[in-house]
This record gives sequence, C-alpha cells and structure tokens, in this order.
Amino acid sequence: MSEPLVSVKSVSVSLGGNPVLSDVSLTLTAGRITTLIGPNGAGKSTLARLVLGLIPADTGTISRRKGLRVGYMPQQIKIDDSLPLTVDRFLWLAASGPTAARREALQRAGVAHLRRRAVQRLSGGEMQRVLLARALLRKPDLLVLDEPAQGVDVAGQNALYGLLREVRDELGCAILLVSHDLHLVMAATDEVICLQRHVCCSGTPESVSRDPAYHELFGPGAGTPNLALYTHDHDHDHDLHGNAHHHHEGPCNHD
Ligand SMILES: Nc1ncnc2c1ncn2[C@@H]1O[C@H](COP(=O)(O)OP(=O)(O)OP(=O)(O)O)[C@@H](O)[C@H]1O
Repeated sequence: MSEPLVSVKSVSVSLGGNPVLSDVSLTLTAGRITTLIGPNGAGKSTLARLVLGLIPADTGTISRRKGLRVGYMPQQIKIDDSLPLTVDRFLWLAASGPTAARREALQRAGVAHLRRRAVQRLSGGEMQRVLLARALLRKPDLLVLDEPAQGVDVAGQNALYGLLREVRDELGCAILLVSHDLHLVMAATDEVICLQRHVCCSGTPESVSRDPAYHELFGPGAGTPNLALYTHDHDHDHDLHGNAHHHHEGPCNHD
C-alpha cells in the first residue's frame, strides 16, 4: 500500500452551531476512487471541503502528503452571462500557462473541439467536462469532484464516470467523488463511504449495497438493479423487493 495522500481521523465539524460531521475518518490513496454518498444535508460537501483544507475541523486530525496537488470540481459555478468568455480563456483564468496544456486537458476530458466556444453556450454535460479539464490542468494528485454528473443525462453520466476511471488509470491520481445518486457512481468506485453526519457504513460498492445501514438511508432495493450489471456473485438472498438479506450488525444511528 502506498502512503495515503490524505488521512482524516475522527473529525467533527459544527457549522453555525449545528453538528455537521461527527467522528468521521477517511483515507485517500493514489489510484483509488472513493465516493461519498448520503442524503441531502448529510455533510458530504462539508467533508470534501475539509479534505481540501477549505474549512477547519473542530476536533480530530487531518494530514495531507507534503506538496499535494489538488484539482477541485465544485458543485456549481456561476458564470456572468453578459461577458463573452471562451472555454480557452475560462481555463486560462484558472491556470495561466501554455495553450498546449489547455489543449491537452480538454483532450483528456474529451472536449478538445470546444476550446473556442463560449462557455455560456455549453450544454450541462459539456460544461461538466470543461470543469473536469479545468481541474486536470493542475495535474492533480487528488481530484475532488462534487456532484460531477449534476444536470447530465444517464448516458452522459456513464460516459463521465468512464472518463474518471480513465483519468485515474492514466494519471494515477486519487479521486474523491461526492454524490447522492449512487447507481452509476457505484460502478466507478473502489470504495464507498455512506455518510449521514457520521460514517454509516463503508467498503466496496458490493458490500455497501448489502449493508442494512445503506438500505436504511436509501430505501429498499436502492442500487440493486444497476449493481447486477457488474456483480456476479450471489452469496445472499433477495426478497420480493430486491432487498439483500445477510448478517445484520445493527441499524445506523442517525444522531
Ligand atoms: N456555512 C454553514 N453554516 C451553517 N450550516 C451549514 C453551512 N454549510 C452547510 N451547513 C449545513 O450543514 C449540513 C451539511 O451540508 P453539506 O452541504 O455538507 O451536505 P451535503 O451532504 O453535501 O448535501 P447535498 O447533498 O444537499 O449537497 C446541512 O444541514 C447544511 O445546511
């Protein structure tokens, strides 16, 4: 195992007087895709921001490898509609450097043809890829993506997650994904962390999808149909609703 890039240990965070994260631990390693899933308000973005060093922890420790380069794709980005802005200029504003670097990043994100287009005219899926190119420009050791597939159709989401796997394989970077839509994300993930203020369960997509705590958060049958696309073992039973039955270690504590 290589040295972790980021190690979060027993961290708690309160925002505006409310506990948002409680006793959360997480390790990010090069070449691995980790996905944070959980309902709205579960603290996913907060944990991502903590990993990025944008907010401090109240208790617990966070260590980052020295000289860690991070690329961040935020949940939303506001671009002034009144100013014409090409994709190339948009990327240059984030990281000035040679045109070739921007071309390469766009190419890797599969949108080299959009370099001279106005960002305001891009479709949702095109914009997400441009934002990915922008994050890649920094040649990150760690890529953090907050809801990267927002506003992207299912085919586009599949393509985006496929692209993330390619990026991980080519750059060998760690990827931290945030999502509340887990179906497609699961297929592109080495480790899933199911968050509801604290870590409810974590592990491979298969093990999490079988965990009662996961079903408690997402409802019966969550994740099952798409998981079947790449899961071959069947060492558990399903009931009529598609729920997996296996050893139960106790319900998720939501407080
Ligand atoms: N600056 C802040 N001040 C007070 N409360 C905040 C602040 N930022 C976030 N919160 C609260 O912290 C909780 C967690 O927010 P967070 O954005 O991390 O959740 P999330 O899991 O990413 O949710 P979503 O899926 O809706 O994006 C929410 O209840 C939110 O209202």
